[in-house]
Amino acid sequence: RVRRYKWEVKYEYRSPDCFKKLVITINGRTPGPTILAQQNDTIIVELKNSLVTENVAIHWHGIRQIGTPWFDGTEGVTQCPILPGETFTYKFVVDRPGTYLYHAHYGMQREAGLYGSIRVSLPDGKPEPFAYDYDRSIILNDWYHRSAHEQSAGLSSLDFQWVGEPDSLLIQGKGRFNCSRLASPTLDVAKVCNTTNPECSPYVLTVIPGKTYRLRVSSLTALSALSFQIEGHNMTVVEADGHYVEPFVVQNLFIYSGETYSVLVKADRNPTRNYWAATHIVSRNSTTPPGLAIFNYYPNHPRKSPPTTAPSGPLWNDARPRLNQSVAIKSHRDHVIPPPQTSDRVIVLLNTQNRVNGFMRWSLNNVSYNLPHIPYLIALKHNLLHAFDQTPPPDGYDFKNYDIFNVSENTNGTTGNGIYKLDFNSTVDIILQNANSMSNKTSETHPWHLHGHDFWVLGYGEGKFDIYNDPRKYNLVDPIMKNTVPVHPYGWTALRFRADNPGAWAFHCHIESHFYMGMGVVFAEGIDRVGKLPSSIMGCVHRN
Ligand SMILES: O=C1O[C@H]([C@@H](O)CO)C(O)=C1O
Repeated sequence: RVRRYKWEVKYEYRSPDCFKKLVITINGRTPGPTILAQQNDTIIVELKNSLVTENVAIHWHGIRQIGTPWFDGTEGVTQCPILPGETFTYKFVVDRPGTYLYHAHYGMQREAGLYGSIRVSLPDGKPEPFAYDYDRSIILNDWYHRSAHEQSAGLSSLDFQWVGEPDSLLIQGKGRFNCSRLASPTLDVAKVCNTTNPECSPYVLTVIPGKTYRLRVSSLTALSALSFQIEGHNMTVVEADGHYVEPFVVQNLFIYSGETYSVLVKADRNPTRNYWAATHIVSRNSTTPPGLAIFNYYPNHPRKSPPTTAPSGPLWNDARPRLNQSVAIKSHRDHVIPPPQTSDRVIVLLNTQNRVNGFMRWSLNNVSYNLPHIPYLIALKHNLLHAFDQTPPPDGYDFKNYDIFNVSENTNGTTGNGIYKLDFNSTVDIILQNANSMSNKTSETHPWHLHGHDFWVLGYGEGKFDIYNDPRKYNLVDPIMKNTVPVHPYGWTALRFRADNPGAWAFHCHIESHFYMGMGVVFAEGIDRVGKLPSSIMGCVHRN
């Protein structure tokens, strides 16, 4: 089946957390419309860019784009940006069931509100390995009052301005900022911030007592790692990034930007009241208040506040339960896709913060990434050698001497736009090695997202990855496959994937500001197998 969508993307004033600002909407909405499809459907999105002075591109997060690498929506990698006034048509197949996302992949537009859900169901009559009565989706996000332009200008100036902690957390596009914090003699606060605005009334998830809900929870935060809980209710994790999980029960679900989960929740508590659903920031010492939604037991009034105070979140700096959850995620026993037992190539990526010519950057193996002007897919296919640096970036770092536990003695790095060329169909291991940032005693959590593939998550470890001994501890039996995975503070994460999807694919930290500051790489494989590129992606390239 073909599913057609007509979208208009534009700036509009909205008050998702009661504070009025310009946001990017799709057909007037943020989050945008949910794409509902069945496995093997073709999705056609005709997108009109009405941003007036701004380009755009949309990435279909978790969709592998097999045979259509040019519709991955990654500006600078797979396409030229869509110009203001232009209409661009994305057309691709959703070949696997599961929970996916879409969002802007140009500059820092994602955090202006340009995002939404993709839900791909099984063909009629095909059962899932778990039972539920109803299916619901929510996206968690963090929210800033400053514009993405202001933030990106601050990040890329010599006088570095960090984006800081978010102003609020949103659950399915709704949050609550304490407007009284804006009190100022020169500002008419009520004009910009109004807590009685229905736009920022809490999101309500209504449940029927006794029923079981499949709740699809995703995160598209710009910065924050989150925990998510429903007061008094356990959640059974059953899906992650489109793959069935061997079920396990949590009270707090830790979720990183770019991840999607399905959890089963049974409405089996005292039905005469409502409950809080809450999301809290972890991994950063944040002052941002929790995001709250109402878990509403029918027929209680959906706006009736729960009688309790909202639950507090887990300790922000306790990485142990987060690592434990990561390790607990295994492939469902009846849906294991066994990984290749060996790999052809190992690439170790040391995650560090660096200075490059005085600018604050994030780097892999001390190389900070810059997007080229000519997208790689076009440059590779048309052999435009001048388009990017032909020297590949390093496969590792100075394992012997680099101290991951302290600020580096030499924080200087370089920038580059070289790529990793992978042999078609080869098996590649990626070791993400975390380290201390440029702040004392600080190592952040970075969610890494791979385009065009799912990878097996072979293992996590603390400290420095030992290339001789740690691979022996890999889970080669039932590892989960995902497209986004965290690397925990001072730890490492090991992934394996098959380079079997012809195209050029970004692999990057999903923190908006970190990718903007260079925290990503690009892989390319099987370019000779890529079909003829559609001319619609080539607007920024002049060829003779
Ligand atoms: O990129 C970042 O910059 C700040 C800090 O390191 C400097 O202000 C921070 O927390 C980041 O994640």
